[in-house]
Amino acid sequence: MKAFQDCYPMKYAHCYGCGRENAMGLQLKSYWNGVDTQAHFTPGMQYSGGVPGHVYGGMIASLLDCHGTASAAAFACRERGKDMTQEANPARFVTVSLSVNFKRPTPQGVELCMRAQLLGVEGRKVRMSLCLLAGDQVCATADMLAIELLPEAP
Ligand SMILES: CCCCCCCC(=O)SCCNC(=O)CCNC(=O)[C@H](O)C(C)(C)COP(=O)(O)OP(=O)(O)OC[C@H]1O[C@@H](n2cnc3c(N)ncnc32)[C@H](O)[C@@H]1OP(=O)(O)O
Repeated sequence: MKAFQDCYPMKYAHCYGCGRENAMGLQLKSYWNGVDTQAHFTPGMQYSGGVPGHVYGGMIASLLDCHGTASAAAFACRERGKDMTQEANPARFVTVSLSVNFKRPTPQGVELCMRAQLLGVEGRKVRMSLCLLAGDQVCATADMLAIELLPEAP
């Protein structure tokens, strides 16, 4: 299965969180999970928060952010009757609003799962509900609005 991020046009494939062209980045990969989407990632121990053993909040927001923008592109493509992973030049979305609710400490040393659910597509705008899980524990949830970049965007 091809990851959504592996379909990004080259010029948009340098994101620290999910760009395949960023060798120093996290290279997050997102996929379909039925009608929703998901990604998995195990942050290294250097991404600790104030207390060793807990992931810091910025990393949690990054994982949700990058999974969200990739999911926005996939959801928008699907709404238009297309499969993003089959598109030569799929739309690229950026985050304009991300509201994270940290529900409990996120443990280090375990694989985390990010999920996105589509709330609605309105023109270039995609609204989603996201969550981050460690095992079956929901550690964070988020509401996100992503906007499709125009073809002439830099
Ligand atoms: C370049 C690829 C990098 C991919 C990285 C992916 C992960 C990320 O971290 S993204 C980085 C963080 N996000 C950003 O930097 C985004 C910064 N913002 C921008 O670049 C621009 O505002 C952009 C491209 C989103 C929209 O600009 P533009 O194409 O001129 O559209 P614009 O006409 O202003 O707005 C389009 C619609 O979005 C809405 N909108 C724009 N910004 C916002 C906002 N901040 N909040 C809510 N709505 C907004 C507008 O109201 C408008 O709605 P409507 O169509 O109903 O009138």
